[in-house]
Amino acid sequence: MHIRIINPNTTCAMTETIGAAAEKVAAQGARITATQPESGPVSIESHFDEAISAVGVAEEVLAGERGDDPVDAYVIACFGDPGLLAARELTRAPVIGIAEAAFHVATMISTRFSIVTTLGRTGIIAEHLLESYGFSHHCRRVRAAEIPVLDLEDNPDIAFQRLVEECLRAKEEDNIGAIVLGCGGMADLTDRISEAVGLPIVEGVTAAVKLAEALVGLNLGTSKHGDLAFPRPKPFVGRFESFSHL
Ligand SMILES: O=C(O)C[C@H]1NC(=O)NC1=O
Repeated sequence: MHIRIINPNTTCAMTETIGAAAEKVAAQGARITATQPESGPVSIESHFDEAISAVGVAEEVLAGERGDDPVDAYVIACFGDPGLLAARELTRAPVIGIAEAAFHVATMISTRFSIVTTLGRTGIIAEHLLESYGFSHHCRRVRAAEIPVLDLEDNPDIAFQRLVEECLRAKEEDNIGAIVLGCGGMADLTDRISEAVGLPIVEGVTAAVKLAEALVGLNLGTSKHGDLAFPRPKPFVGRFESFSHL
């Protein structure tokens, strides 16, 4: 089984972190390819960043579809799940966003969870996803450690400390059974945070890898009946000309 994990931002170090975390939990025989767009934001911390990164996600799925190494499942490894539905239109394989994966897993081990993400300003993105996926009433609160995304790579000790402090506040105040980590860049912190906080920690990259394995094992992929059918072929002009007649 070949799983293509797409880091929608363009920071190689974070792609490596994500890929290593995925490798650690992947089943025997599952092969992980961790990739990122050639162009786009170095980190995704706003609606604008999300919108721009969605084009790169689509390009990385198309690269997987057109390559000579067949892809059995895709993971979008950004907590905003940028371009998830558009990506699903481009393939028959399962495409799993790490936020959606984390929400599903968290509700299987707890009745209520909180999210701890990076910057407070991106909390609304998680709230929109909770509503869109139908998990709003399961999530007590969307919290932020107030760390820039790239601090996870550039200042890991300070970032870890701030994350643990916010997770401890969530445990103390939110009446929850689990915490969802709100960033693909936190993929390597799960065990350390769980040990420090004393709660089950659900992290989206690893959750998405295991859900991808489950869907492939069930021989289930993205439905091509209805809105996730392949896009109608048409010309694209200008910088998106390569998308013509998909
Ligand atoms: O929205 C966030 O804070 C996290 C999100 N940004 C990013 O570059 N990768 C992510 O998972």
